[in-house]
Amino acid sequence: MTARLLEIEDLSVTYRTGEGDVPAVRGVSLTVDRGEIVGVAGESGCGKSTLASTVLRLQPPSAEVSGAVRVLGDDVMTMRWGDLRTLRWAGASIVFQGALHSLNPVHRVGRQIAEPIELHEPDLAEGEVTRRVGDLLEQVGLPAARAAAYPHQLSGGQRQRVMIAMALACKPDLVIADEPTTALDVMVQSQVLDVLSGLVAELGVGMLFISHDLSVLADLCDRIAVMYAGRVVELGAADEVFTRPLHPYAAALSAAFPRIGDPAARYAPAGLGGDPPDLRLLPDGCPFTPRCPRAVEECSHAEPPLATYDAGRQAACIRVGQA
Ligand SMILES: Nc1ncnc2c1ncn2[C@@H]1O[C@H](COP(=O)(O)OP(=O)(O)OP(=O)(O)O)[C@@H](O)[C@H]1O
Repeated sequence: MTARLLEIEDLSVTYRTGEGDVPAVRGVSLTVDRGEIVGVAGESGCGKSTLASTVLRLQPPSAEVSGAVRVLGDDVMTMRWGDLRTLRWAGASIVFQGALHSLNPVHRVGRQIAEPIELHEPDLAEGEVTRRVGDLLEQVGLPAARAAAYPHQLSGGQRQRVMIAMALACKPDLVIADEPTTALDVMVQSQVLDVLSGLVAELGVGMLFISHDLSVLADLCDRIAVMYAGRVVELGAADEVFTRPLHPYAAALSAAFPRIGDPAARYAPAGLGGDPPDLRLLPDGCPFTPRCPRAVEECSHAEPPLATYDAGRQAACIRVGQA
């Protein structure tokens, strides 16, 4: 079995729009190994969803892509359509935010979980498919009998569990989760996160987990990449990034979000005014400069590269290590 499930190498994704080019992802490199959960953090608009969808070549046609994405060693960008179809679900699958909108309201949830199984394993007997659906529901902590329910008969947390069961239906090696718990209340969110981390340990899959909430990632992940304006600005072991952030943006995210269970959870980075920059008008220097509490004049000269520090930690900031 290959240990390296996902390898993203110098990936850039630019949306061509009537109002100009939007460089949503800029030179991102990231890996996920078997049994590993890698988190991607950042505010809205930092490029997290674009990264997630491009990994399975689900980006819209207006997006121009350069760089490489390899899943289980196969290059996703140059792969033939037939191979890509097999890869989606069976090699790697995605759990999106907002299960209510992703599930079809007129079909029972068991039917919806069965669909990808039947598509990828057409020779499987009907009884086998039903058994697999029941097993999947139990794996995510729901009784097998819930297969007969329609989406509106389930709570938000139960629907999100169904989405996870669907993502696991074809036994993928890699699961990409894009804000899968954001719409849920704090208690249910932590239950669903427990299910996800239990499954990674039990099934030995790898996971790329996207969230704006660094505290969620700190609890769940082995490593965290923090994105700002389309780039990874910090990468390292999850607890290190959360408790001892190097980049001022990672520090603001980490101070903003109390750990799970704290009812005072807020959703704005601490001490930061303003918003992420308009990607069509990126400055020459570090794009975080206008919001950065540690910025000096030199920061606006050039965008700093991602440099490596102790214990393999990486950060893109000239102020790291300076008083
Ligand atoms: N189809 C598209 N066409 C043009 N621009 C887009 C498109 N999709 C996203 N963008 C832009 O790309 C940038 C990155 O968006 P993306 O959704 O990847 O960020 P995000 O960090 O996932 O934010 P969110 O959490 O809000 O989804 C944003 O500026 C967004 O407006």
